[in-house]
Amino acid sequence: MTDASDCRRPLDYRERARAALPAHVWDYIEGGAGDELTVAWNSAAFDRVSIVPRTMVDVSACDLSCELFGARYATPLGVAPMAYHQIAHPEGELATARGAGAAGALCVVSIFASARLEDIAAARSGAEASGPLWFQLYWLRRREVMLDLAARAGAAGYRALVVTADTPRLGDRRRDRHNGWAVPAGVRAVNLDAAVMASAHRRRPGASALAGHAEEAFDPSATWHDLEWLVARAPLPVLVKGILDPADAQLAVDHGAAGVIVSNHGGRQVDGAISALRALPPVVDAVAGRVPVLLDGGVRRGRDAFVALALGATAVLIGRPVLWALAAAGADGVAHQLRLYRDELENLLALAGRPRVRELGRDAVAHG
Ligand SMILES: Cc1cc2nc3c(=O)[nH]c(=O)nc-3n(C[C@H](O)[C@H](O)[C@H](O)COP(=O)(O)O)c2cc1C
Ligand SMILES: CCCCC(=O)C(=O)O
Repeated sequence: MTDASDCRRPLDYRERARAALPAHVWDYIEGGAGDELTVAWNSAAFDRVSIVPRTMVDVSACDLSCELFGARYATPLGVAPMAYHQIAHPEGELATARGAGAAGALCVVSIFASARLEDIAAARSGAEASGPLWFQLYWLRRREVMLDLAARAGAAGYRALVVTADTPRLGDRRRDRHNGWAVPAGVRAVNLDAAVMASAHRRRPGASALAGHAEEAFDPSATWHDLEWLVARAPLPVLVKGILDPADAQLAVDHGAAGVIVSNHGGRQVDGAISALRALPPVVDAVAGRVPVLLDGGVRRGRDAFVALALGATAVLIGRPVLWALAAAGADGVAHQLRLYRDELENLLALAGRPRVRELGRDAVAHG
């Protein structure tokens, strides 16, 4: 464990986490598909965009709030859905939810969470911890399980569902194959049937047990009609995660999506896929304000969030850096990490003479 105050910027948590975690867990979290080209491109894309500051603007108060589905969210920052937080810290998602809540940030809970979704909601609604929770689904062959989880999430106070569209099968995670990665026996996706999850724990040399599990459990035949099916039965708005092509954004909205998340799964699916940031503006244009557009992938500084918001994202999600902070310092680390992002974003809004997140536009950035 680490003293969170030693970390001055989000990236500082990276080495703390690496030191705290077994190598095969680190590789699962940090790795991507293939040669990890897209992992690198996701964050590099932000470095190619400049900020254009305005001057002589009253920045005595900055407003970081954004609006999603008729509600005001305190910050445009959130935690991306990630499986099995207990591999990073024994308190797992309960700690993540408490930390995100303390920072006023949205938390998207994975279908493979290692805590019951109801318990995560309860951890979140403690005295200090509040703020929105969303729940993420994969396209399972057993559709009735998706509906059951959607109903449970609605009953537990989650505010939206996210259905991940970029995983008809798992990307080729070479580090996991090399390590013969399997989910450790003590860490369970407790919202799903233990019998269904058994294959995720079955170690085989030279293979990823998760890839085998995905092949067994995920439905590779899902299309836009299935989205209509889900939207018609879900008690909550449904966002589609994993959109990179503007035509797909259009189709998602046409088939009932309440929002889209521009994402290449943190470079873990298609190696060489377009970076999330580069994909964002055409998607924003195609959606034309009909639904919110979010982004994840490579957001490593408050500045990166500023750039994505300026290019049309309503909010941004943060993946690996949250798990780094969780591994290094539990709930306090997650809260601190999200505050580092928030404070950097707030400072930049003031310095760049653009005090309101909701008014950030493309004029705030330049390419190159
Ligand atoms: C360890 C790990 C587990 C993940 N599990 C899921 C998941 O269960 N569902 C999902 O939709 N995306 C999952 N993702 C993808 C993230 O939601 C997100 O798209 C990605 O991590 C964002 O990129 P970043 O890590 O560069 O911030 C996972 C990513 C990581 C690193
Ligand atoms: C079987 C899916 C595992 C979680 C995931 O999406 C990931 O590792 O990227």
